[in-house]
Amino acid sequence: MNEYKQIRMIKSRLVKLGWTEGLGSHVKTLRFLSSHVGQLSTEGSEPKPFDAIPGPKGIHLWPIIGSILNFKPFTKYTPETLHQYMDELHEKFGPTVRLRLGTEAVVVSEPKDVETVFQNEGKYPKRHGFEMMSIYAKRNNLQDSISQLQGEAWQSLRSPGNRRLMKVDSALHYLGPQSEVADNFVHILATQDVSPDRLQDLCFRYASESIAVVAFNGRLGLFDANPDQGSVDFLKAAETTFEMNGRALLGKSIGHRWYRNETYKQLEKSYGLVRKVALGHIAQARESLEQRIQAGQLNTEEPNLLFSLLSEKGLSEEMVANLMISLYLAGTESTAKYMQVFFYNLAKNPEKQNKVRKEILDLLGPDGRLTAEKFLKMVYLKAALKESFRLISPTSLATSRILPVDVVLGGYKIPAGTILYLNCPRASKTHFENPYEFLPERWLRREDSTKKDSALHLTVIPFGHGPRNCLGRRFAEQELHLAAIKVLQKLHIDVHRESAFEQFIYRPFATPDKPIRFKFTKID
Ligand code: HEM
Repeated sequence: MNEYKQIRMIKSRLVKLGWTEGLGSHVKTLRFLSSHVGQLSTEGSEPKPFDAIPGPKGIHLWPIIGSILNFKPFTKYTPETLHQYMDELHEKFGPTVRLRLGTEAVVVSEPKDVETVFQNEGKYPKRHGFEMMSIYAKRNNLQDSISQLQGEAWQSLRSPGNRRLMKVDSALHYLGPQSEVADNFVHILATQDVSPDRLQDLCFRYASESIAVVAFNGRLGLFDANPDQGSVDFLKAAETTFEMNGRALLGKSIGHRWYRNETYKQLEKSYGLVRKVALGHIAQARESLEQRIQAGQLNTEEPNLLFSLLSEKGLSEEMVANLMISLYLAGTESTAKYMQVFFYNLAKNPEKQNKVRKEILDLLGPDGRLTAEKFLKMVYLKAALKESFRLISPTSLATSRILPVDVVLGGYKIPAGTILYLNCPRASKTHFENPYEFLPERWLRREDSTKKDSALHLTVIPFGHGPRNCLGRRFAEQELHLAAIKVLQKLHIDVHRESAFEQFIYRPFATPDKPIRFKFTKID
């Protein structure tokens, strides 16, 4: 009897012995067993071999060429429309597909498989990340950024980050300064005629200012009448850094591995600038902290991420800078772009928008100050954002894992080390009722099936899942909630007719394929 059969037999004996109810307490044993042999199959048959996984075959799996063949002119897709290509492959081959995307990979869309991946990710989860950032770090003799670090080195940066950023109230400490940023943003929308391009730019400024109060202890002046050119360039450089990484991730740039090709040169320039400016802000914040300490003016209890990290034993200045730069980089484009998606869903669903507004006005009135207590009561707003994430995912295939053990997914044997992309955006359309409707209520209903079915719950994971999930999640959500609160308190969001059927593409975050023409009008 092979090991796999043995494990299945152990499981079925446990069930026969009446352990089904209490299996929760024996999960560790099962996980231990499964981590040595792979997922325990619930099907009766042997798993099929890796080579049997369906997908584009032959030359399509060859290095380099295989990746190129996925996109125009060989197909009608580009990396920006990868989600549509994944839909086509799903239709053709089913929920488990093997293909070459930069490197050979398997894409899974079944909730149970997504669950299996997370159950087997191990102590130091590994994702297929921005390889170009690691190459940059190596060539410049720098520590990898937190999103690239692996194993214990990752854990030693992630743990102090978790303690300060991932607690339920971590972002609430910054509600005050982030509300001021939201006020500045809404003031412009309420008083100026804002073009679609300008709105995009304002969203970037909003996200950038919001994260700067956390990472650099201060504002960047991007909403000033004459914004500092250095801050504008900083923001642009963060955007370019993301774009170049996105190209490499999807196999659009390969040469950077061996020489400084055009994509790499652009990354070098933009990321070099991001680092330089960020290090300047950190040095400035640190100096002001030292002055306050000497003058006895620092309240050690105040929310002050930088101070608290700099005071932590075992974290070098380079590590603190690494974390802050990552927060700024990861926290700008992502949130800026998703603000527009959220506004779009609210604009396209005026009845739901009015429900969100009613909740806000009932708690705050038209001019009331936002407190943490009132913010926590805004449950419909939070359901609306979650539903927005389900309907239009912020990323196409951002959650990936490379597992330390063999597993069985979709009935196929997957060897340890395979790159696995979790196609949750597809699953969140296939497994919900009325999947193309914007229904925040589905997240409020007690009987909602997702609350019972943990696997289905894993289909809407805009921030990933598990110990390696998004470190800025609490801040991203707070910033998106705040933007909506402040806008809806004063304005009605609508879209002009030409933006009524907007398509979203991925660069690498969800981006309208042409700038959306929003209409913001004062509410009576
Ligand atoms: C709408 C906004 C955002 C989205 C959709 C988003 C999404 C994600 C996703 C999908 C991951 C990978 C998770 C995984 O593999 O399980 C991630 C990682 C990460 N995100 Fe976010 N994010 C957002 C905003 C932010 C913000 C505001 C920050 C910083 C304050 C941030 C910092 C990070 C960092 C540092 C990582 C890497 C974590 C690690 O490797 O340990 N993100 N994000």
